[in-house]
Amino acid sequence: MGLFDRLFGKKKEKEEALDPVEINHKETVQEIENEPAVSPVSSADTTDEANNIESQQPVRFDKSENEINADTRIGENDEEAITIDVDALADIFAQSREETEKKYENSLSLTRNTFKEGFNELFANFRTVDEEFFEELEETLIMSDVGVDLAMEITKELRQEAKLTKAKSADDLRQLIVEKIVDKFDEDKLPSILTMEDGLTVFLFVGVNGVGKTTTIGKLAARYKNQHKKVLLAAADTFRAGAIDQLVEWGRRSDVEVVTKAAGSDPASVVYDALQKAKAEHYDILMIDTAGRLQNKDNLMKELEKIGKVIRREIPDAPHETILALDATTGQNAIQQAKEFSTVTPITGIALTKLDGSAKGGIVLSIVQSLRIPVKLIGLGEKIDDLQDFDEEFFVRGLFKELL
Ligand SMILES: Nc1nc2c(ncn2[C@@H]2O[C@H](COP(=O)(O)OP(=O)(O)OP(=O)(O)O)[C@@H](O)[C@H]2O)c(=O)[nH]1
Repeated sequence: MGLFDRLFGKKKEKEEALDPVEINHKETVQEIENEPAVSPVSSADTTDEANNIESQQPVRFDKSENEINADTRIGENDEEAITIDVDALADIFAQSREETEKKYENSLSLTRNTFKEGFNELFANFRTVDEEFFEELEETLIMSDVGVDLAMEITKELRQEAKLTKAKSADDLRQLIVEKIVDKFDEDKLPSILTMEDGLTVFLFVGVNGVGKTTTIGKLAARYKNQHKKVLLAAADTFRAGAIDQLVEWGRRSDVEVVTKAAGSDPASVVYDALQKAKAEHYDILMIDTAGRLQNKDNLMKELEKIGKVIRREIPDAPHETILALDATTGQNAIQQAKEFSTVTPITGIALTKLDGSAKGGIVLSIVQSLRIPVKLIGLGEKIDDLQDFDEEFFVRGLFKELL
């Protein structure tokens, strides 16, 4: 079933897709002895999940009964058997999912209005589906920041679809258009989960000044710290003393260490020191902040090349993620930045910040469709817990729910 059907389809289908799996009441290890073990959890892990629910990856509710049973397995023998109230655990997860969805919904209200106003205008004078209608539709989509390429592609495909010209009412048309946008978004899914290695994981953050790189690193540091990972930050934006101080402040807030050198030092040498420390002291994750002087592309390219070389010399398959931070309030300008940064260094994911204050969240569609770069993180506010993994279902529902 496609994304649109899952989210906005017939009521029955919707219920089927959204209902959490039925979980059987209190289970004991004895009852599941013959089930295959997937990942044993300790009672401490279970408590962590409850306490740090904000920092979890999106919870899967489509687990099979076997998986759920296996998740409740505590030890290899009966003596270690303890009872877990899986109902209570499922409630906590469901609550957390609901809270996350609410956050998306609130943060996307300005963008939702952009779409709503555009569509209201389009249909205010609607009489018939003719060439003028398609031209206006294309313009509406462009104004909603989905990008010129995607707007043209969607309009072109809709022109060729007979069912659009057969649609009787504005409501039918609206539904078909949203369906097309969501289908496009759903095509060739891109991986949106951040990579995590067994040993040291290295994330490199790039992006122009003020887009929210440092804030995103700080929020992520808090998340991983909550998950009991050993986190190290490297202040490789040595261009501005203020940038170093800011990362140090985030390190203090998240209670993680930051490797720094004086402003003006070679950024690659900060990275080298951080890698030595991370390896020697067995850190789980190292996140590197860089200066994003796109206006001086040659220097930026040289700087990132040098940093990349230093990283690869120490850990050949790193950086495991190169995250480009983009400010959602800048709309098409952010797309331009993504294009330019892609020519400087390969980008594995985007952290789209400030969605909460943006009416231009439609750029997510453009980033994913036109640039083929996955959005992996979204910033929904300035606070330490205002960072979410990108969830396309929450996003699409938050964007279009009032249009249908
Ligand atoms: N509302 C909102 N504000 C954000 C978000 N992310 C970052 N900000 C704010 O954006 C401003 C700039 O963020 P920084 O993290 O300093 O940006 P930067 O890219 O590191 O900038 P430089 O250090 O100058 O390179 C700060 O005031 C942040 O609080 C977000 O998701 N929502």
